[in-house]
Order: sequence, then C-alpha cells, then structure tokens
Amino acid sequence: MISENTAKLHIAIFASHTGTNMQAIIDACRRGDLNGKVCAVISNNSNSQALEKARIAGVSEYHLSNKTYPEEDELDEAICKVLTESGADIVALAGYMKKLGPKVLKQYRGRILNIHPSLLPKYGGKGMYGTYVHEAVIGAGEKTTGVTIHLVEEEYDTGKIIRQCEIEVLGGDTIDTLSKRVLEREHAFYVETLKLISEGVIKL
Ligand SMILES: Nc1nc2c(c(=O)[nH]1)N[C@@H](CN(C=O)c1ccc(C(=O)N[C@@H](CCC(=O)O)C(=O)O)cc1)CN2
Ligand SMILES: NCC(=O)N[C@@H]1O[C@H](COP(=O)([O-])[O-])[C@@H](O)[C@H]1O
Repeated sequence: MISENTAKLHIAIFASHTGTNMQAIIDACRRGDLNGKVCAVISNNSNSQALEKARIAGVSEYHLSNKTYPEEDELDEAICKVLTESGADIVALAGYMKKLGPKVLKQYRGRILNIHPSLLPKYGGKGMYGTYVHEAVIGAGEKTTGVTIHLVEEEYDTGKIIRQCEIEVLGGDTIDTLSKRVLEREHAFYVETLKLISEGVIKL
C-alpha cells in the first residue's frame, strides 16, 4: 500500500532495451517534477541502452537474467533481493520484455506498474510488445490507439488498469511514425501517473 505522504517515492525501474521511459522518470525526479528517486534499474539485457543510461545517470543498475541465473526461481529470488536492498516502494516496468516471477509479484503485489503502448485490453498479451503492437493497430485500421498503465499480475497485461490516454492514428501513419508519437506521449504520461501516486491522488 502506497500511503499519501511527503516521503520520496523510491522507484525501481525494469527495462530491456532503449530505456527512454526510464530516462524520463529519472529526469523528472532530478528536476523536482516528481517527488521520487530511482533507486534501481534492472535489465535482462546486459547490453541495453537502459543500463548504459542508468550508469551515466549514476543510478544503481543490475543485469539480472537467465544468463546470470539460469534457474527461474533463483532469478525471481535475486530480483526480490535487489528490490528489497534498494528500498523500492514501487516497481515501474518500462519496456521490460520478460515475465516477472511469482515471488516478485507476491512481494510487490499492488505496487508493480507497467506501461503498454495500446488501449488495453486491445492489443495486449503474449507477443504484443514494441512495434508488434503498432503493426497490429495499423493493420486493424484503428482510428485511435493510446497508452495504458496497469498493475502487473501473473499473466501479461491482465492487471487492473490505472490510467489510459488516447492517441489518434493518422491516415498516413506508418509503424515508425505511430510508435514514435506514442512513445513521446508515454514519457510524460508515466511521470504524471507516478506523480499522482506519490501525491496520494491515485491510491494503489
Ligand atoms: N508477470 C508479468 N510480467 C510482465 C508483464 C505482466 O503483465 N505480468 N508485462 C510485461 C510487459 N509486456 C507488456 O506490457 C510484455 C512484454 C513481453 C511480452 C512477450 O510476449 N515477450 C516474449 C519474449 C520477448 C523477448 O524475449 O524479447 C515472450 O514472452 O515470448 C508480452 C508482454 C513485462 N513482464
Ligand atoms: N508490452 C510492453 C511494451 O510493448 N512496452 C513498450 O516498450 C517501449 C519501451 O520503450 P523505452 O525502452 O524507450 O522506454 C514502450 O513503448 C513501452 O510502451
């Protein structure tokens, strides 16, 4: 339970690749736009730009994957240990491509957020990540897409929806133009949502 208070929100961020949402959250904390601190960045990808961005920002970063922990339950436990030791109040998945395990889900139930680049429940679930989502949206002839921030449960994209915003699909949109426009909107949307949580306006 995230209680309304003036204490900084300690945020652990998970990212697998580029990490632009992670960077937006780090920057917002540093600017004072979000009463928070990114206490850890975790990636399953040792070569990710996300880990490099975290190193440059001076944020504690961890490569935790099936390469470092081949046994799934050991990886699950290792992630729990890092989250506990980092003092994380809340977990923000931001382009994290792997399924969180049962131990992490139990330890942080109700306090794990994920951002998804569509209006869930449409275009979610296994295989629906990154540009595959925008490809499906355009392929279906949708006039509107959007961004969803939801709580994370065992199955992909099934948790309670916390906030959504709509984004128009333009006539000439390609996968590239749409993904760029959605990603740009995600950055402010994630920061706004975390701010509302830190202020107790959104109660988890
Ligand atoms: N326990 C949970 N873990 C995660 C969730 C979740 O809701 N529950 N959300 C995902 C993020 N996500 C969508 O928002 C998502 C990410 C990845 C996939 C997917 O199909 N992944 C592939 C593997 C892709 C790869 O290895 O690069 C797969 O599982 O086959 C779907 C949805 C984060 N974790
Ligand atoms: N299903 C999960 C999913 O598709 N997540 C998406 O991955 C991108 C990560 O970008 P980033 O690494 O630059 O923040 C974002 O568009 C996010 O919505």
